[in-house]
Amino acid sequence: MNIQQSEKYTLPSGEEIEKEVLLPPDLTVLKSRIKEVIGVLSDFTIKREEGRDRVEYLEQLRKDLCTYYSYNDFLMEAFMETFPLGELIEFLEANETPRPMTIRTNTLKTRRRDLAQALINRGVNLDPIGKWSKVGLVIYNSQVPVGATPEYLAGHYILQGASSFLPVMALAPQEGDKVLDMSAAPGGKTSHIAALMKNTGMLFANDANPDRAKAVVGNLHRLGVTNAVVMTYDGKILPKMSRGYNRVLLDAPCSGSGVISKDPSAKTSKDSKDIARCSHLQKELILAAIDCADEGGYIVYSTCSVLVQENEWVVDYALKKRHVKVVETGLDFGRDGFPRFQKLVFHPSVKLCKRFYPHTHNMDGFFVAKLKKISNNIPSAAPEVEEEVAEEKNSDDSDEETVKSKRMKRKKGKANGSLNKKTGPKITKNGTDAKDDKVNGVAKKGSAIVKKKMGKQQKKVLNNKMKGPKKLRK
Ligand SMILES: C[S@@+](CC[C@H](N)C(=O)[O-])C[C@H]1O[C@@H](n2cnc3c(N)ncnc32)[C@H](O)[C@@H]1O
Repeated sequence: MNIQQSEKYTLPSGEEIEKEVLLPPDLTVLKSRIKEVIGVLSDFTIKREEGRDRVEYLEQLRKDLCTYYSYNDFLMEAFMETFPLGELIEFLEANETPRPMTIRTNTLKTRRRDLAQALINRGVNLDPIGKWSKVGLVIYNSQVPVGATPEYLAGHYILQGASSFLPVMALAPQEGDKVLDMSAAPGGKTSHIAALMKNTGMLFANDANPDRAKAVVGNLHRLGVTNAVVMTYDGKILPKMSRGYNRVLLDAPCSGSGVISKDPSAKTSKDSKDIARCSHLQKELILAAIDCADEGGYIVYSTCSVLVQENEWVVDYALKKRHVKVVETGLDFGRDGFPRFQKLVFHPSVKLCKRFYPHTHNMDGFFVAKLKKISNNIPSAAPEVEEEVAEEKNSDDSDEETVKSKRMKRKKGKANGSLNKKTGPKITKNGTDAKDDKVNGVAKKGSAIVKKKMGKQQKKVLNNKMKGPKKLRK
């Protein structure tokens, strides 16, 4: 045993790898090499081969994991950055098996006990989903198709992944509330919200995709929801149409990196540009969601992605752009959000966000953040706010690395006396601010830096910001 533990592992030579590439992958060889390399990386000084560095082992591991589990390099690297190596394998393995089938009782029409009994009578083998939900049931097996029973057709339940319960539980809608579900299709969470509101108040279910919105209408009819209006607007323009919501749910469009067992195409179809595009849209939508909420209202932001760029980073961005704070989700399980990720440091309160994983919670990978809106005032921001958004928008022709490196350069620039950047997360090596050219964190209107750095549109935005929100100006 002692001899084995201290044995050094020899990485395959370039020649061996070249030969291997020509042959169909030998999964047994790959699996054992993955295990060996993780073993070396976990005790590197003792087990590494003389003259080899960590990067070489990591590179070999990434290649082997990509081949073994059929991922592209980008997504595998993103997961390797997100999870410690031991946990990474558990996550990848969990992505290979489907999550249990779960249903949510529609309390507008029945009680869980009655529903369970009716389904048991039809030959469905089920159990309550867990202590954390009073309405969920897990289906082990069934003699009848669960999506076509008379109870299903009568709207007594909806097929819904366990993780989809969580954002609505965090939102905690109350009877009589005015609630917005900003991206609602096909309406699983909308109908849950309606049930918690007991069909009172006003529920606005929006989705930018009119075809998908049809499914919302169908589901709401079947489930007997009568307090909802279905709309098909781009979420970004909603604040211009109606505000003052007590609660807003933004179950954002995302990369789906948490639901790979359901849609394995994400393993190879996503690249850095897709993630940058998602992150950009999510940032725009989260600001719109906050703007729609009333002062003192709540906003829940959720994704079925495990990537920081679509989660903590988006929340951190919202904290800098609007007067909101992160509050407890009220969910008593799940992992804490990441206040730090690689070189990035987010607002410490992002720790209150919750992460859910297939390998630890046996549900789809999910992220839930709950924000409380403090005031309608929009914090003044440095012109680089717009610059960053523009950068990410233009990331079609520059990959994420370029965006990151631009950000790093700006941070370095900061140390040389350029503008203080208010939007991106802090990067651990901090520079000093050019305070002389700023008023309340905003560069003085006529300052040379502003003139040099801003385009026409940015100047207009800044001028308006300096004047205050339109309403106040009037
Ligand atoms: C994760 S799905 C929502 C799932 C839904 N909340 C549920 O529980 O059934 C994201 C939705 O966002 C919609 N979407 C994408 N871009 C949007 C935008 N700009 N405004 C509003 N909805 C958008 C998509 O059509 C998609 O239906």
